[in-house]
Amino acid sequence: MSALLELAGIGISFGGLRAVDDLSFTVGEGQIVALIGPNGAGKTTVFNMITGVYRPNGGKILWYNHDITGFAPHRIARLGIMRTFQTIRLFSDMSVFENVRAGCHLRTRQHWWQGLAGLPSQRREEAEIADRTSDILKRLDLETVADERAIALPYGVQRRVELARTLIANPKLVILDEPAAGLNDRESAKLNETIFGIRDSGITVLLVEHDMNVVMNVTDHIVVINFGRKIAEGNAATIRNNQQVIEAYLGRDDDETEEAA
Ligand SMILES: Nc1ncnc2c1ncn2[C@@H]1O[C@H](COP(=O)(O)OP(=O)(O)OP(=O)(O)O)[C@@H](O)[C@H]1O
Repeated sequence: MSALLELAGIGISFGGLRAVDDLSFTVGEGQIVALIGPNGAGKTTVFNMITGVYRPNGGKILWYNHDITGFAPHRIARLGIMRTFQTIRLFSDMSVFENVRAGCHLRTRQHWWQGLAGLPSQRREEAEIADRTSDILKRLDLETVADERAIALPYGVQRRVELARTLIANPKLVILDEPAAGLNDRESAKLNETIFGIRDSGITVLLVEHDMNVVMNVTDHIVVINFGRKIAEGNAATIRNNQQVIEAYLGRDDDETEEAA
């Protein structure tokens, strides 16, 4: 397994708060990796450093062994690192098909003047994009709602539309920010299949997720952070039985500990 993304001792401070400190982990090509931790542990901050929103003030971020620390967000996206968001950001007056097709803009080869001229190369590219859009809608089980207004659909479906819009840009790594948030049990079970499907199509997955059903059932590797520092990493079985992880999630009950002593 070769390393696609490597975080090597990254850290960042906000004022006096060390939000992430000396964090290292690797995401291998073709893996599904989860970054978990209690509220405020620093997970979103790690995402923001990987995607170029924040610049780490310590350590390095490597992509295929090349240093990409401090690259601007658009450069990171062009490398093939893309993310989804917890909050839905669909175009309100567009259909599902149009919303997903809009995700192609990052990878089109067109110049604006070719679009105006209506050149054959532009028509070919439009047809190619329409095919790709249909294909991704099929893969995410959105075919039947392709022509419906995206924001009129149930929440779980809207989240799949967002995912489709991210995947159509052909990322090498997709970063999913709490993909199960707000989903019902049936939708969350379907999400597991969707994540496996993404990986099977050749895209590596890094996710932040609180839903342990998703984390424990789909991931190859789990990294646990608390107060910005890594406290454990390993597969689901290792993490489930790790005492530090259990304490971080449940909170140590000092009264009980004293009584037991
Ligand atoms: N822009 C910022 N300015 C100041 N403090 C920040 C900023 N962003 C994050 N923090 C702080 O950094 C710490 C980590 O926050 P972060 O949002 O990364 O945690 P999280 O693990 O994603 O939490 P949650 O699971 O609740 O989303 C918190 O103490 C937070 O208040």
